[in-house]
Amino acid sequence: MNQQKIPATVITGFLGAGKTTMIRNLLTNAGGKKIALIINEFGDLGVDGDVLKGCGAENCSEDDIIELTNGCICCTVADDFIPTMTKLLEREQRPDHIVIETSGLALPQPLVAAFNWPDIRTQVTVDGVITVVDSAAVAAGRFADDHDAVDARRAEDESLDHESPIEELFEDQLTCADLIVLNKTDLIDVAGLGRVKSEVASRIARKPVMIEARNGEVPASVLLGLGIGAEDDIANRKSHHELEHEDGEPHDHDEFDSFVVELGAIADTSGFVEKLKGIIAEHDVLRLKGFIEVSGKPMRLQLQAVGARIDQYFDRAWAPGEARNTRLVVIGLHEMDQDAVRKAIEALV
Ligand SMILES: Nc1nc2c(ncn2[C@@H]2O[C@H](COP(=O)(O)OP(=O)(O)OP(=O)(O)O)[C@@H](O)[C@H]2O)c(=O)[nH]1
Repeated sequence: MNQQKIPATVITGFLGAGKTTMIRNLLTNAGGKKIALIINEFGDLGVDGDVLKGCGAENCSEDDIIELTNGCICCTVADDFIPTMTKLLEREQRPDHIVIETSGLALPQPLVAAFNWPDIRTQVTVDGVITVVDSAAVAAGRFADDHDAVDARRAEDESLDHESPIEELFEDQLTCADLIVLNKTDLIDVAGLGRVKSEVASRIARKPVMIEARNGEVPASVLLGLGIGAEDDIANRKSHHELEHEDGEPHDHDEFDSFVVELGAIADTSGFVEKLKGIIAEHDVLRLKGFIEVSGKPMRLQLQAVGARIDQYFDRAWAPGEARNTRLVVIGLHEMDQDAVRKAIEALV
């Protein structure tokens, strides 16, 4: 019976780790496997969906890419994820494999637990949870918090019942993994990679396989077909939240915020990007991504910032009739001064 279940792979990892990049690669080397993709993003701008639909893989058409946009997948399991899966399973042509990209802020645990819902459990199994890690960010200490500062914040505000949200989320995503992909190894040296491996291993009790990757290039045969059945193993992968609130108090994402900035066309993109770097550093922006309308260019410029690193490339021509503008989603901790960031970005144009 189990063999007839459709395998589903959950791909998680912190903001900007390289999940979408890895899935893009996967779609191009998955052979004849028909893949359905469920993607979820934090923030009101479907950048990942746009990027993945643009890759034109034959085994995964636009219809097979489903975006869940009503919030973070771990908090909307019942309202969003379950009905989506049910509909997907009712399709006449069922996929051979389902791939789910969680938002960079999602806890994978509630999602894996959802595979035990009666209607889902009989038809689908979690082939494996894959956690993508930004090795360069780990090497730079972005997930290792200043514990004194965290303790000081907790002393000021007793309602802070746990450690820093970033560090905790990073550990929760690792705790749930069956396979850890240490991505972005091009940005660090061998010694740095050694330190990243020990740092990651020190954060988890389970010992999933770790592999290295650049630009998310991992063969489909490594990512798909792990055959774990992770829904039967949720007791061994509990998140900090589950351990602290066994009474079922709902988890939320109050610690993080996102907003969209809309601008007109930009003439000097290199000047814009340089100044954006300054704003990101000054306000500790965690992630910024979107599309830029460059004055006089028929192509759209995709912009991807992860911490201080910014990538940009023309990804496609603006479609006829498509509204051309610059739209960027900004994600940071709740205490980020949204108004100041918005005004600073708007002042660049
Ligand atoms: N140098 C380098 N850049 C990478 C690598 N993998 C991904 N990137 C870049 O990192 C940025 C973020 O990659 P995404 O694939 O969008 O990351 P993500 O995890 O899907 O991001 P969110 O969905 O926002 O959480 C993009 O600019 C990628 O081109 C890598 O191995 N090396």
